Amino acid sequence: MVSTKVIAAMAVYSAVAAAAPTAPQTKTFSLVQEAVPKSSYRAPAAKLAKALAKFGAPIPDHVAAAAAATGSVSTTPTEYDSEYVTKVTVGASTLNLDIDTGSADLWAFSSKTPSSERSGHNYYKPSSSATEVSGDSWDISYGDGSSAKGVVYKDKVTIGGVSYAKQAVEAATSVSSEFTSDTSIDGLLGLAFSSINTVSPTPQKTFFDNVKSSLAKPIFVAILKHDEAGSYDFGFTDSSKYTGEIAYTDVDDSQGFWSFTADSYSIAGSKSGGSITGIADTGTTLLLLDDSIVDAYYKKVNGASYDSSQGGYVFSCSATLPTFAITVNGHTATIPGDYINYAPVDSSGSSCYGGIQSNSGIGFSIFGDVFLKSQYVVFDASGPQIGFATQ
Ligand SMILES: Cc1noc(C)c1CN(C)Cc1cc2n(n1)CCN(c1cc(N)ncn1)C2
Repeated sequence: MVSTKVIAAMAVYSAVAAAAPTAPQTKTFSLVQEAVPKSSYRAPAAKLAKALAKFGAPIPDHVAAAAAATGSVSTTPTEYDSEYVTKVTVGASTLNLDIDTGSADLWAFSSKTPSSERSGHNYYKPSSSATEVSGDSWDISYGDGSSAKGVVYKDKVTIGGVSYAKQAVEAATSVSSEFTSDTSIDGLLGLAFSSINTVSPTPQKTFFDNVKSSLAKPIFVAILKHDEAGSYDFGFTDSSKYTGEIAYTDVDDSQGFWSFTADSYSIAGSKSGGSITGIADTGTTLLLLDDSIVDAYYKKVNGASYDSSQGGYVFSCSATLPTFAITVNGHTATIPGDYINYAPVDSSGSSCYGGIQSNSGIGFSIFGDVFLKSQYVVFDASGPQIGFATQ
């Protein structure tokens, strides 16, 4: 049984919640508008190594190592795959963070969070080597109405063996009740583009922006799975983790998100429509699409109906749901129907909430975990571009 609120509304950096009393706990997404320059990318250490090799000069070990950093860390879904928890070392603390490609702040419960608000959580204690970024503060709101704010330190952060010594760590001085009650996570690690980082007056860089020049390739890969551990990999692709070929398409980072356009979509294997533009968002639980597509999908589900008390489409938990697929540059990315039978709305287990729901008319789609966990997803700073392969 999945408790409490469903969040059907997205926000433009303000808390908007079409909250309903009993449907599954899911996350929508926060929208912050910023421009970001196009980036094409070659790692400096890799450039130096290549130049030295070109003239037959020996490549010092520290140059070779810096040019070739890679790392991998396990990520584990909470109940109903509602979010994915990843262990990250922040200073001297090991925290359970939600790695979120839909936002760009690394924030955590901290020694500055009132103890009443951080009960049940691990929290960040600025290490002796940490330095406070004086005068800077942050304040973030998400689509489900959750929020947090605080102050900023620079400290060492390590994910899967990849480290950055002076990462901006946003220490919470206050968090909303949704985060206090969600003891699965101790904060978020944003991997959207740094242009939407909320630190003021000096926006800070994401962990990926900081380490990409030291990685063997300027990429990270999300391998999220249904009801089992997956991984986030940094700096490399692993052909044992996907089948077929990776299909890449351009990313429009002008709004700070990993935004891409799928060429077409199909419901139950029948080509149903044209292009879909949306963002790849590991921090959103569901797949949120234009109403016309959502309506067309649930027309194929016997007994499905829109339940305003749940804020979305529901159906009998015994229903067999059709697949939903998009095509990207010749690759067909198919979500199995049972991923779209998301979760029971209450303990009776008779009515279930759909994994495809409305994007509330924000003008683009949100490819959240219901979609991403069917794919091997490469987030590539060179371009930038995004790649998909079948897991
Ligand atoms: C409990 C629980 N379990 O699964 C979830 C989710 C919860 C809710 N709970 C309060 C936890 C929570 C709420 C949010 N998060 N985590 C992550 C950041 N949020 C995002 C990010 C983003 N890219 N897009 C939309 N929101 C909102």
